[in-house]
Amino acid sequence: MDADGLLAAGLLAAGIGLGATPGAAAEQEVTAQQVVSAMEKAFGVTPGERRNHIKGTCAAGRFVGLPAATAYSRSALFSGQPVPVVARFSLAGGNPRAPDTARTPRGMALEFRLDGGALQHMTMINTPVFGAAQPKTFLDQLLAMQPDPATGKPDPEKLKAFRASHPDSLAQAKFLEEHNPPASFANSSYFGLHTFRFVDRDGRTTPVRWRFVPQDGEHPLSDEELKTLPADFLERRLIERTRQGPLRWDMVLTIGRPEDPQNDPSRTWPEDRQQVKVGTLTIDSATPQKDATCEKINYDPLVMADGIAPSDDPVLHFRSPSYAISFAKRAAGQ
Ligand code: HEM
Repeated sequence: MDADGLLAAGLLAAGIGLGATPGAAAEQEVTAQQVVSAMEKAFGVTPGERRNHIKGTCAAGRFVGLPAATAYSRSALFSGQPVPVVARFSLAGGNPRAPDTARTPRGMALEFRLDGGALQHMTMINTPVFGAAQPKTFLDQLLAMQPDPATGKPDPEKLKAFRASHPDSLAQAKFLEEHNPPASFANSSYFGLHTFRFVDRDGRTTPVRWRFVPQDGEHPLSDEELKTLPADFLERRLIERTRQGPLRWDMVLTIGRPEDPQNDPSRTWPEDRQQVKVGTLTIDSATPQKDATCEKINYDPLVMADGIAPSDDPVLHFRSPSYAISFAKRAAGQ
């Protein structure tokens, strides 16, 4: 791909979120309203639908935790009993006609329904790093993506300037450029990206990051498939796969050390950190989102049950009001 292509791919990654480079720019106030408005200008508005990750498929299943998790968290998620899960798989961005071959992130959002009515959310994407350390970078990316009135397309010069001035956007853009998108939602890992705090029975906390690793294995689209596949195939493939039998992902924790960045999802942790398998997600069925249970869920990542707490990551905290605005608009049919 040429330089402009790389930039465009990176821009599309803005379907997901971002912040600003550390330093003076990071101090600038950014509101969730500004970011949702910028999404609407970049992608258009489809009344009643999500402003981001608009294309999606509902799914249902269960999660069973392993005893290894209880050393870190007292969450009922890890009781060892099956916990019902309402899932949604998605394509980043707010354009309902975006092709499933796009070099953008794929999402997996999980709502765990714990005994007694408590909820735990995990709203993840399939890149191991996020495209922003601060909300300002996310906003600036969306602004750089606005279609130029003269051409109806984003201005490559603006995109270039965005990349040059926001180094925290580069690692995710590089990942999306170097890895073809998955052949199926079933053939991808999904990453929580932010640092969370696991809280044990004695109130001790451990910084962790989590990811879900597919038992079906990771399989990217070939270069040939990228050119020839139709715009819509992810939903059909997921539904067909669940009809053949249950689909599973292992939930794997990375245990952080005090020196690891805990408030910056644009930076990975060193590869030698301890990894612990803490449970298995099983998906039994999938269905188009229209009128299905996941359609009306706001997968706000700050919905957490006792035993799991947020870090101070500014991007994580910025997500909550942004999702609320998008949710309120679509719930009102706007
Ligand atoms: C500044 C950062 C971010 C902003 C402003 C943002 C904004 C949004 C908005 C407005 C929605 C639509 C919500 C709705 O209508 O229900 C959304 C959906 C989504 N976002 Fe983010 N996001 C950010 C970061 C992230 C990150 C870091 C991840 C992954 C770790 C992520 C994953 C997702 C997923 C998977 C969905 C679809 C959820 C569903 O299926 O309903 N986002 N985002």
